[in-house]
Formats: sequence, structure tokens, C-alpha cells
Amino acid sequence: MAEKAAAYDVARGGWSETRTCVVLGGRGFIGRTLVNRLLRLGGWIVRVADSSSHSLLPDSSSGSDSLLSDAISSGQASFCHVDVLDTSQIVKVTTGADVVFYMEPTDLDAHDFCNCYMIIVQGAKNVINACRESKVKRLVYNSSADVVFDGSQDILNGDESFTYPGKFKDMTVDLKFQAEGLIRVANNIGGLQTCVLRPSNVFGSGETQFVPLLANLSKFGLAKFITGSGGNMSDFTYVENVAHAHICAAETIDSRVVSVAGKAFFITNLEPIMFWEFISLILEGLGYQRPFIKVPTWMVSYVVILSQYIHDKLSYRMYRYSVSPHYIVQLASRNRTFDCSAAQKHLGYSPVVSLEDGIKLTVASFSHLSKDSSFMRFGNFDEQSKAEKLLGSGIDVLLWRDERRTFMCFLILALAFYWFFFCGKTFTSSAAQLLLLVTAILYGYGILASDICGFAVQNIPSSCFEIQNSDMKNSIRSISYMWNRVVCSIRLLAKGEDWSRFFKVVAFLYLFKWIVSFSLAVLVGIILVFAFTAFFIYEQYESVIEGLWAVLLFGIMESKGLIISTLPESVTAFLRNDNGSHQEKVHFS
Ligand SMILES: NC(=O)c1ccc[n+]([C@@H]2O[C@H](COP(=O)([O-])OP(=O)(O)OC[C@H]3O[C@@H](n4cnc5c(N)ncnc54)[C@H](O)[C@@H]3O)[C@@H](O)[C@H]2O)c1
Repeated sequence: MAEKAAAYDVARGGWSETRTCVVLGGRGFIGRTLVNRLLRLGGWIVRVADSSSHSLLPDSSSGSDSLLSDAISSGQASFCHVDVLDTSQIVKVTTGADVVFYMEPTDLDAHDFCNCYMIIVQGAKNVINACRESKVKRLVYNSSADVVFDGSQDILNGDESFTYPGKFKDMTVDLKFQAEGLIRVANNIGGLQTCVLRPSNVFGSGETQFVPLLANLSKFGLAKFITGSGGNMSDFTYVENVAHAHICAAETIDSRVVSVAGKAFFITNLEPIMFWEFISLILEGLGYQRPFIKVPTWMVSYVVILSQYIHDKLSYRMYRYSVSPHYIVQLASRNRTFDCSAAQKHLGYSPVVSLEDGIKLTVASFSHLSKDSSFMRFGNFDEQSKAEKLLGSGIDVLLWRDERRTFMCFLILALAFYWFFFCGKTFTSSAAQLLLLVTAILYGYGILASDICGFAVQNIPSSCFEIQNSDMKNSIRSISYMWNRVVCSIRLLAKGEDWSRFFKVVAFLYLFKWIVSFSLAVLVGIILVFAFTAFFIYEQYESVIEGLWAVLLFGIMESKGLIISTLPESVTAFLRNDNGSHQEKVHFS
């Protein structure tokens, strides 16, 4: 492949020839966007270097990948299989390049310290050494705004003078901070000039963690919750703007007009927004409900601790998130905005895609994760509530629809409860005395005159004591309905697939065992109070209760690594970045 030499023309403030660059991690989320931007801009020979050739197959249908395929065919781009742990491979791909853009993976297993250290810190050392060996002049490293945020305090309009937190709570952020330090210290040694970019909360098409996680949370009913007050501000950056910032950095790093080399720059969309407003816009775009229930941050933290405890107790393998859930909780509840003026001034950066357009493009690209049913999207208020469905027909007295009737029923049952359990008599004698009392009252009522002091006394119709055929049928139908539900539940449990049901049954049986261990009176008393309150409360706060249950279930499922199995196969493969051995490796030539 013929690659022209390049030189930066200080007088013209631009490049005189076509330049050659290497995008290390060029098949990842940010790397892929950068590659496409470079190809669209022209004037660049792009070497895509990655340990994966993911989606680089010739039949790839996406527009961006066809751009790359065409560029590979025309010689404007090439692909090289590179592992950053092997310096010789990096040397091979970087030899003769003007600029190296480096982005390491985000989908590292945060529980595997050794692998994280090797990829992030050792990888950065290898890239620096390789750049020196191959005489590369410019290295632009994609860091993250996370390296100045430890979750313990708000950052409002933080600039590059913002001091690093003393201690990181997240291991991968800590390692990233170390890698960033190595890259900056490597500046001006052996002719290499370096620059670090710190984008904040990158989002966009092809992102593998944030939006898929949001969609998953929504499926579990968890996206109804706002952590904290919901008023915290955050900076987000559309991925195309991050790619643009990289090119700005590459073009100014050795211009000697301004001091860029060895520096770090915050990159944002320059449009701070309330964190939860951003989440709401994404969720709404995907057809899900906006979060609306505010939960104190401490409570969410406890739920996270609980889910992690369950994970540790059961020794389950966690689904891989590169940052810890605690870190995400802090991110979601704290202010985190950055002053991007240094990047504007020294790199000449300004966003090329607005936040609004970025959100629209992101939502459109994740349409496969959207909630498809229009009924689910807008809610059907005529539908029976879950409590109603649970009780079946004829038991709506427990839902307090007719308050007078429900209150009368409750009063009669409460008196009966007192009569049978707290009058100091045996059950048989209580029953006999109750029958005697009822007979005496009825008899007395029967002999009353039809008119007492002007008040008409109505006869009790004999039908009052008869059981209607229809009532009998309804009762038997209700019993058979409940019985069939129990059988159906047992059948589903036996399949071993429905974890939610399993945990509900276990919780119920455990509670039952615990209550029975006291006394029958306590059990009956609790059932009575429970029956007249629980269904009513459940119906009123169905979404909140379901959501809280989902929080717990999500933790348990996450611990079991089951969440990923709820997504379509194409998405799970994408999330796992499971490139599969079947994929052909394309080698740099
Ligand atoms: N995604 C975000 O929201 C975000 C935000 C700010 C900063 N960042 C940072 O940007 C960088 C890139 O993020 P991303 O989301 O594009 O990551 P990514 O995981 O999508 O892409 C990384 C690429 O590196 C490749 N890779 C993995 N192991 C490799 C190895 N041993 N050798 C060579 N290549 C290897 C992967 O195949 C992948 O294509 C990361 O450093 C990340 O911390 C990401």
C-alpha cells in the first residue's frame, strides 16, 4: 500500500500531505466512530488496529461498516489484528504512522484485577514504548472524565486544574488514572508528543454499556426510579464529538502555537443537562416511561450492597460491567459538569453534533431495544389491576371498592376473631354460643311487632339464608381458579426458569413458617389485617412495589449473570463483545 509522507505546515496551520494514522481499539465504540470520521474527512490513511475484527466481515450491512469496507478496498484503510499486550505487534502497525490514537476496552471484568491492570496500565506502557520504537511523533490517548471523580463530592464546572481525588473507589478508574499519567509523562521523551482527552459520559450509536443497561433496567421496571433528588447536573458527550476532539488534538499537538502536548483536556457537548432529564429523554425515545419515583441515594446504595452480598454469598459470576454499581449510583446522584474552555481554546474543539441531535441519533440506533408494544408504551387504564386479577371475581370487597360493605365485613370478621380467640373459651363452645346468640337474635327479631312506635320492622326474607346456585357456582369457580393458579405456579416452578416466581414463593413460605411458629391467633389476626390492607395498598402503589421488588430481583439476577440472557441473541453477542472464533481475522498488509 502506498502511503504518502506527511508534515505539519506551521505557516498554513494545516497538513501538507495525506497523513497516516493508527486507531488502536479501532473496532470499539469510540474507535469505530473515529475511524469513520477520519475516512469521511479524507486526507487520512487509516490503519484500524484491534484485537477483534468484530463486524468487519464483508457482508456487514451497516452504513458505517460499508464505508470502512470500501476504504479497505480502495487502500484508504487497512485492518491489523493487534494485541496491546504484544509490543512487537504495535510496533509493526505503527511504523511509518504520523499519529496514533489509542483507546483501550471498556468491557473489562472489574473483578479480574490482573487482566484490567495488564490491559489498561501495561497496555499503555507498551503503546508508549512501541510509538518510540517506531518513531511515531504523536499519541492521542482517550482517557475519561471519570479520573477526577471519586463520587464523594460534586464537580461543578471543573476544569483541568481540578485535583485528582486521593483515593479511587473504582479499580478500573484508578488504573485508567495511572495509564493517563504514564501517557502524559511520556511526552517529549524520544521525540514523542502526547495528549490526553477526557470525555465525559460518552453516548451514541454502538455504545455497549449505558443504553443497553438502561433498556434492561426498564424491562425490570427499575427505570421508574430516580436516585436522589433528580436535580443533579451532568455533562454528556456525543461520540461523534469525541472523535472530532481526537482529530483536533492530532492536528494541534505539535503546532507549537499553543501548548497541547503533555496536557489533558475535558471534552463535553458543552450542554450540561440534568442527569435524570437525559436519562428520561433516552428512555422516552425508546418508548419507556420516564423515571418518576425518587429514592434516597442511601437506599439505592443499600440495595446495591444487598445485591453484591447475595452475589458474594452465592459465589455467582457477575455480568461484566467495567465500573462498579456503587460508582454508577454516585454518577447518577451527584453534580458532574466540566469546563471545556481549554479544549475550545487550545484544540480548537467545539461540538459538531448538538445534544438534542445526539440523543435522537442514539435513540434511532437503539430501536431494537425499544419497547415495541404501544399498549405497554402508553398504559391501558381500563385494564384490570394485578390485585384484581389476583383475587379473581367476587372478592373485590378486599379492594375497598364499596367502603361501607368492606367496613361491615371487616367489623363482623374482627368481632368473630375476638369471640373465638380472646373470650377464653374453647373453639367448640365459642361456636355453639355464637349459634345460640344468632338464633336468639333471629327469634327475637321474628316476634317483634311489624310497627314499633311508628317505625316499620321489616321481615327478613327467607331467601336471605339461602345460598343461590349462582353464588355457589361462583365460589366453586373461585376455588378452582385459585387451585389452578397454584398448580400452574408449581408447574412453572418445576421448569426452573422463573426466578421471580421462585423467590416470591420462597419468601411467602418462609413468612408463613415464621408466623405459624407463634400461635394460631396471631396467624389468623395477621391474615385478617393483611387481607384488608395488603391488596388495597398493592393496588394503589402497584408500580412502586413492583419496582422495589424488581430492584431486589435485578440484583439477584445480575449476580447470576441472567440479565444478559433476557436480551435477543444479536444484542447479547454484541454486549459480550463475543467475537467468536468463527470470525475471520483480517490482517494488516
Ligand atoms: N464508553 C464510554 O462511555 C466512555 C466514556 C469515556 C471514556 N471512555 C474511554 O474510551 C476508551 C474506549 O472506550 P470504548 O467504549 O470505545 O471501548 P470499547 O470496549 O468499545 O472498545 C475498545 C476496543 O479495544 C479492543 N481491544 C480489547 N482488548 C484489546 C487488546 N488486548 N488489544 C487491542 N485491542 C483490544 C476491543 O476489541 C474493542 O474494539 C476507553 O478507554 C474508555 O475508558 C469510554
